[in-house]
Amino acid sequence: MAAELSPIDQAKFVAARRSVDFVESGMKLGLGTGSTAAWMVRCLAERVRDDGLEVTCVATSTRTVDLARSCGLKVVSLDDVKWLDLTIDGADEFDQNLNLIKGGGAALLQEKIVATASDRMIVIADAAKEVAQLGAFPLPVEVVPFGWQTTKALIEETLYSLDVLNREVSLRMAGDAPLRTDEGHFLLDLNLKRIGNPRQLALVLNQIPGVVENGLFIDICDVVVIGQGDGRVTVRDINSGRIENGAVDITESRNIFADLD
Ligand SMILES: O=C(CO)[C@H](O)[C@H](O)COP(=O)(O)O
Repeated sequence: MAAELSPIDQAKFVAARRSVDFVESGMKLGLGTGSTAAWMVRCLAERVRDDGLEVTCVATSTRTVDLARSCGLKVVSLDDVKWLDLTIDGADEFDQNLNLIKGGGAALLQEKIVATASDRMIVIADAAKEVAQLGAFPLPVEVVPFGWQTTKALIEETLYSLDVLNREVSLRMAGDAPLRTDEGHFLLDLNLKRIGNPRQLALVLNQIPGVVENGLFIDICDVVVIGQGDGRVTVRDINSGRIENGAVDITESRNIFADLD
């Protein structure tokens, strides 16, 4: 089964596998959402089974709650534990300062709450997610359904006042209906092409009535684990400046792939 993973999935898998080496017994963990985070949940469950780790998890979406529980992990609510030692999550883009765009999987609100409640956040990603400037990936903004078209117009006006050239805003759909997040909100995707000042944009967007949260994660991520399709992994720590290169042998995780069969 391992040999059948596409290079992109292999890259996601090895980043996920390397990230769970940071987990220690007794930790309270935040579990992200998305395909890379799903590999991480499976790798974490493998470590819990094989190494006897005891961890308590808080998930960032109903999808991740379901996956984590089906893998045998203990999942509680954030209010049960209040603070976390570590969150591991994917991202849609990251820059050299480890600022992120998140929310492609529609879970940015819980993801930001959980990451902010954590002593440390590790992002796991395939190498294609690294960008010189954020913004090629449309920026998700979670909004209240009430008056969403007015909120959209206010966002467009704000982008205009910030001299943002590309400011196409679209409502994310799920089939014929607007997609609903786990909290019942809508998502607007801002196709900006490039974001000159992500810190400013993140602050300004959250001032608009109707905006619940935006997908810019500024100064939240501490470490990025970048996977390559050939198994190579780079760990970059923004606080220490440390960069470590290594590799993950995917064949050592045969059980994970066997479970998927
Ligand atoms: O932010 C997210 C979900 O809201 C995901 O972490 C992000 O979309 C990356 O997903 P994937 O690992 O599937 O590429």
